[in-house]
Amino acid sequence: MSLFVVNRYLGDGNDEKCEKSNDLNKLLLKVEERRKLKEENERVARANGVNVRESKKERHKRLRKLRRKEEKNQKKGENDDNEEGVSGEEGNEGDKCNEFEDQDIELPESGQDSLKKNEGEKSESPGFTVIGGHDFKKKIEVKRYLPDWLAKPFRIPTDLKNLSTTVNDLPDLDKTIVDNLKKHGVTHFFPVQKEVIPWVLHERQKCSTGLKHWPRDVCVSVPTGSGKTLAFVLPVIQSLKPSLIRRVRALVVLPVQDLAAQVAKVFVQYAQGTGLRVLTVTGRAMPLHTEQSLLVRQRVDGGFDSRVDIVVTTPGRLVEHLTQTAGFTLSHLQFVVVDEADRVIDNVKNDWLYHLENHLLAAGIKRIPALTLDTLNSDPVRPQKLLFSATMTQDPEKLKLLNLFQPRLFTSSLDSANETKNGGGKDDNAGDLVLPAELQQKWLSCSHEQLKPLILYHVLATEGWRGVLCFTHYTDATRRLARLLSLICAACRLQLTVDEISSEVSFEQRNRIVAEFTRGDIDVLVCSDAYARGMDISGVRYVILYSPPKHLNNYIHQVGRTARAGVAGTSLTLLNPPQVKSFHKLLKMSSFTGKLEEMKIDEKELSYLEEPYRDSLTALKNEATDSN
Ligand SMILES: Nc1ncnc2c1ncn2[C@@H]1O[C@H](COP(=O)(O)OP(=O)(O)OP(=O)(O)O)[C@@H](O)[C@H]1O
Repeated sequence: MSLFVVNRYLGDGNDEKCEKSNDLNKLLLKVEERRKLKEENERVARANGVNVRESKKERHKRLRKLRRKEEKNQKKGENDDNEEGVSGEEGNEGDKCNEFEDQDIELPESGQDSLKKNEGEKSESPGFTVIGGHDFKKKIEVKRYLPDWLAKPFRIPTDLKNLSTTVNDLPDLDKTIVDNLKKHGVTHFFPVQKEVIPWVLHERQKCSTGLKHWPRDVCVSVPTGSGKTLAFVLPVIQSLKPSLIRRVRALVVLPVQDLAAQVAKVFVQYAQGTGLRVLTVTGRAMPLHTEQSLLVRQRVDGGFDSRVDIVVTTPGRLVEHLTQTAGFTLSHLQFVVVDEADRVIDNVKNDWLYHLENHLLAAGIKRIPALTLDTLNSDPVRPQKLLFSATMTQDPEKLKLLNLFQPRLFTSSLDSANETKNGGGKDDNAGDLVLPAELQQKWLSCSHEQLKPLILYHVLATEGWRGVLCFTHYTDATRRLARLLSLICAACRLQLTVDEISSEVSFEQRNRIVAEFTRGDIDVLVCSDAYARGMDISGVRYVILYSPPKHLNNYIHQVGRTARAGVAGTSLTLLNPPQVKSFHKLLKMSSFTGKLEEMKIDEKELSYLEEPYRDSLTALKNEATDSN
């Protein structure tokens, strides 16, 4: 705390005296008085062993010491003596208060009391008044406050079973789209679709009226498997449909190629009959020059025409096209959709946001200028940004990167302003992350890491689990575990088909494996973390996390591969004893309605697997040696 000593007006009584003397003389006198007082105070301070030039740190140290001494004395109950002592000190400190005028020196409470007293008594040093409080109470921690749009979101229910809105109930929805929905077996809208689709359509309608209107951006954070994809696919298709000229009007960005392919497929399904063309440019299926020829066509006059309306891409490939594809322009963009937005924002590898913003800037679309009538009239309508994720970031700094315009948050989080539970930044998500209501979560403690393959086999064999997705952290571990499990099954004569899916498996193979799994031809699919996000594989009834999740977000996306679209699912996390506590701590940061159940296995029961396990390990070793 700082002590401020200021020269203050003395009042009318003094004025009378002052009137008699010359103003300048009076001032000089005062300055001289002040100097003398200061010298005297410094002398007294030195005599008391106080270093007037002490550093802040030293000062704090000294004050702490004094305070502790004071407290000690009080505890001892030397009331009378102490009072004298303290008042004695007060006297000293009171003196010190003057001694340190013009210096930023702090005083202990006792000294401050004295100061306050002095102040009340109109101060012993005339013409100087001490202002400002001086207490040593612990300061109240300043809470982080969220911007209004994050703190006051629109709540989306998580119940996917009791649906009341049929596909015919949204009056703004085009008949072609409604027909497509029915064709794909969608009869009712999920809550997120029911709220977001009309909201986005309404914003677009405002743009199409004669009045200038910039559509507000949208952030959606609802659980995995709750139908986010249709919540952006349908309004985008509906809004783009009436255009006669083909231009890239929607850009959809996803973090990985497989997800982009999955989302593009949904766009194609629901754009049927609308005349809209969708193109996936991820570099997975075609080389760059083929993608370029599918994106733009050069006219005879040298200009370029777009061949597509909707581009689905990954950040890296987008930058390649922005920088290398002649005639590829986003100047007519109406939508920028970012699915798995928190992950895409983190993807700084290609600085895609920077390139996109620069491209838009070159097309005259400024990064949110000040909203005035002038800018509204002169600036082109900005593309509306739609951000989706089950684990949407709440970090305003990160969201700022996206230059959102008056965003609206739709979330299932119970309390987005409740940061204390999330540790105020441990995870930068909006409030409590929500897991699907139909998810049953289990965990199992294995005494040794080496026992995990046996426990995995034992669970599959005894519980009869099929339709299992088993996550490992690394591609190597994926391959090894899939092979080891197959060998143990063979050695134990258990009819169980195991396969693996990772980035090392080719795209065509991945498609084949997923199709076989969906058909039920593969019982257990061992995957790397890369498949945790967004992948919608039907038939996943169980998710096993072979290793505990590193972050809550990872956990949410991994277990979220089951219990989708209102269908029940179970997750099981294998842990070592030291990991149990941290796992529970991690889960406390999310809010799931179901209970967490411990699955118990008597490890002595696993003795029947000793021999098959040993044989399988030997076979695995031999296979590895042969392949080398
Ligand atoms: N209204 C609906 N009625 C029936 N099924 C639906 C409906 N909407 C979506 N689905 C189905 O629900 C499943 C999950 O949808 P989707 O992939 O969009 O979820 P998501 O919220 O994007 O999940 P994630 O966060 O994991 O990406 C899909 O198989 C989809 O076809």
